[in-house]
Amino acid sequence: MNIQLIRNATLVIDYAGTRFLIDPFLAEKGTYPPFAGSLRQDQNNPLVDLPVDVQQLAQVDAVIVTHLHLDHYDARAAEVLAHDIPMFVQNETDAEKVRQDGFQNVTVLTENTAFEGISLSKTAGEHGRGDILQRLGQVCGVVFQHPDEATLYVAGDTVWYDGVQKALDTYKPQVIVVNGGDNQFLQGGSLVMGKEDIYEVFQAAPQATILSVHMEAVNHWTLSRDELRAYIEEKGMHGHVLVPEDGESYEL
Ligand SMILES: O=c1ccn([C@@H]2O[C@H](COP(=O)(O)O)[C@@H](O)[C@H]2O)c(=O)[nH]1
Repeated sequence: MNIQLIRNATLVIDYAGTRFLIDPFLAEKGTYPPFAGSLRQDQNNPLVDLPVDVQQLAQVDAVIVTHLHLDHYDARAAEVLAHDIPMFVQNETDAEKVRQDGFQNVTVLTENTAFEGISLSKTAGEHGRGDILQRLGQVCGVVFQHPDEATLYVAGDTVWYDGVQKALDTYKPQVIVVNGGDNQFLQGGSLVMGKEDIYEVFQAAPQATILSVHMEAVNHWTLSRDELRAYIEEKGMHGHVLVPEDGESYEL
């Protein structure tokens, strides 16, 4: 497989001969106001440019949208992507919304979805802890499986909790993508994984290669790539946890 971080949680994944675009957040740098009630109220989102031409990102076989927060699916994505492209979403509510944007080939992921011979299994996620969970809403992850490939788990916008442990126990992925920017509002704690969550993933799946994405691209991030890299050294995770720059890709 080849995994390219585009920006934020947007990935291009070549898996068993099929090219997937994950969580398309395709606006130009600075298009949207900052998320209210969080750091960097002087900086518009996205904080950085796409590292590739947006038209190139439309050249995929399928799109997976883990949830409909703006920084995972935006108006620019709805404009740029072909409306007949196969699109996978977490539930019927999200399916209805993307259909209203014009997408005609929308499938709700289950634990047994198949596409081009690839098994796609929806996994659970928790977009924060405690009271804030209600506000942030439902999210999912997805596990990719194929006889010719290592198993890949894209965890989505989730913190470490027993649902992630369950996904690791069930699917035993060799490659794991976590959203690791420790995004937060001023109150309510982590919305996605921070460095301690990533350490939990590493301890639960010590043989896996873990990629941390969703970093430094939206105003409410609190964990920088440099801080995570230092923590990786400190905790002996070197070589196990990768921290890609935007545009960087890995053959795994
Ligand atoms: O009250 C709310 C509820 C949701 N949001 C959205 O939260 C996400 C946070 O970003 P993540 O990448 O999911 O961590 C963001 O897209 C907002 O649209 C909010 O801001 N306020």
